[in-house]
Amino acid sequence: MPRIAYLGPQGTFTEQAARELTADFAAELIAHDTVHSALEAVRAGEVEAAGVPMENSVEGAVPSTLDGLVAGDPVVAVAELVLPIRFDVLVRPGTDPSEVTSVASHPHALAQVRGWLSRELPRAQDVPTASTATAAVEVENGTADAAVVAPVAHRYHSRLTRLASDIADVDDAVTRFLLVRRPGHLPEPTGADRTSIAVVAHDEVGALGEVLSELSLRGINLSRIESRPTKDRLGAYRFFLDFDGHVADTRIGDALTGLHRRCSEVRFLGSFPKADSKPVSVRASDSEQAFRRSMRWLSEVRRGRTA
Ligand SMILES: O=C(O)C(=O)C[C@]1(C(=O)O)C=C[C@@H](O)C=C1
Repeated sequence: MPRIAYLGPQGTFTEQAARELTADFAAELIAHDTVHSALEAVRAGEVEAAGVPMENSVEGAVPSTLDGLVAGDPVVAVAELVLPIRFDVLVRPGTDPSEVTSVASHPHALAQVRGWLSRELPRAQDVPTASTATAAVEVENGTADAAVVAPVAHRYHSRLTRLASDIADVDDAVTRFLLVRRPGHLPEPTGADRTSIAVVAHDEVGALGEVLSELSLRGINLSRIESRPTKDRLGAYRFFLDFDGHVADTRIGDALTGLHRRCSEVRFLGSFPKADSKPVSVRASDSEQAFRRSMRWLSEVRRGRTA
């Protein structure tokens, strides 16, 4: 049975995502304390894949995932899932809300209930934890008074009681999760795919503009751009790009070879079906047929058969 690592312990949103992402086959889910450790288990071959949080509609990208994807041997995403996000708040039995002076959770979770916390637990200081479920453990251990958790967490921490249920400052908040593996297996193109890459542009005028032009010239829709320090020196950044299409599509392949020529580093981070399954629209001049026709024309020209 394939082993699948996830950001744990049990009761995280990522655990739910990992279950749904592996729903088609029997899998053994293995909790890891950090995203870094889950991705290292993939790289080391200890597990087949890892479920990791990627970005939240309120708080943005998960920096530990961006950094983990490019730190070490290549790994690629093979599937994505979007989950609605609402929280419960757990406390030790008998806790009076007015006595809560510390509230633990993943920084993304705390950010998504900031308004609720300032209204309901105004004295509480943040205690950032590696995941929402770790926060519940901290409350059990007495190192924090309250934990902002996924609603399923209570199942694993039934000694705690719910101070609040189903809270969220933004009603329709969602988080996107990825299933990440070692390279070697590319999902088939479906016509509704996303490709993810990370690039380091040369340090010269207009370099980022040229990176984006490689996509726009070929009618490729960019859905996300994010930067993270390369960690080599101040001012050096790596750009994480998501765009519509599959690496098997000619326009995507063409853009990637352009980027490979222009950038000091290009990491392919996967092509996989989009969670929304919305077919990618491609203008006629960038269709597979248009690329094939133009390649045929070029080879005729090169053979001296056409002017
Ligand atoms: O801590 C968890 O439960 C997670 O799965 C991580 C995470 C995140 O990284 O954003 C996932 C979804 C929520 O937005 C809050 C926390």
